[in-house]
Amino acid sequence: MSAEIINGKDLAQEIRTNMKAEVNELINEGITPHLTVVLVGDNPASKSYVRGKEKAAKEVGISSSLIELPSTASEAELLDVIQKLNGEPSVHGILVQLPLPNQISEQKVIETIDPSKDVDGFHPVNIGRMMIGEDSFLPCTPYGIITMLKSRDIKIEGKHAVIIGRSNIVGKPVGQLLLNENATVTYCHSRTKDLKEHTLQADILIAAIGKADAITSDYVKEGAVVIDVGINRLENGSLTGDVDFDSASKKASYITPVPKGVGPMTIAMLLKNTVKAAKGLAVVGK
Ligand SMILES: Nc1nc2c(c(=O)[nH]1)N[C@@H](CN(C=O)c1ccc(C(=O)N[C@@H](CCC(=O)O)C(=O)O)cc1)CN2
Repeated sequence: MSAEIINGKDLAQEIRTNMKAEVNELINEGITPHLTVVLVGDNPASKSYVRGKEKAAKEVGISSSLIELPSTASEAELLDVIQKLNGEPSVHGILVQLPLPNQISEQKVIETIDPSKDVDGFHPVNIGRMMIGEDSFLPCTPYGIITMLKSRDIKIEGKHAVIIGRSNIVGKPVGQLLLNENATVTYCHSRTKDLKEHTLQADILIAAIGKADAITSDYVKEGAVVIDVGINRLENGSLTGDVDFDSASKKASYITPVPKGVGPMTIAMLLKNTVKAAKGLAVVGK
């Protein structure tokens, strides 16, 4: 079998194109959706992702602003910035780019963002609502993955989804979203014994471990849908996922590439969440 590629770059472009009319309608009603991104430090990858977010927002008509703090900024300084943004009515969405410098607690920062402006979907209120199947902002990468599966009418209900990785921003929430869609979900992680024993049972395999090309065809069941969340920069400067694309695509039915897979979908879903925030459809605050 040679897998069909789910191109996230093309799908994200389609989503942005379709969003323009919705954003225009809001603007005509006097509401210009506004996203404020906070960037702490000068991590080149983070800077590039933030630029990507600003560019994508502009393309669909969402206005955005960037607040930059030095890598030496204290937690108190950052929390103060967030509190001011929480109280600013013209700001609909607040996003603090991760990772943060060591002196700042990511969790404290996430919990300081007003849940109704938490367009990353990381606040415990949004995570909790997602868990019980209530309307909420969904974390962008997991939301992007579900959107990719649905774009190809890939059946989730009754399927066995195996997640490799248990981060708060990808692994755990994507498992929960798949469970909400009636999949049977297995989480694997660094302490899992005999990883292959689990992955070989997966109808849907999600790799989010941060190890370049670790998941070869040996880990993939014939006909499985393989979603690669990894973004690993090799020494030669090229980008690769957690999945060994060439070998895995010989067994998979569908596969996502890196680049042009899940990454661009993360940004498209951020725009969707920002529009939702501007419409005031978000969960009510703390
Ligand atoms: N506050 C947040 N921080 C981080 C998140 C997040 O969702 N919210 N996710 C990641 C980084 N990220 C978005 O912020 C992100 C990563 C990658 C891409 C992307 O489109 N990648 C391209 C390749 C780009 C390249 O060449 O480097 C691709 O996969 O095709 C978008 C967003 C961590 N931080």
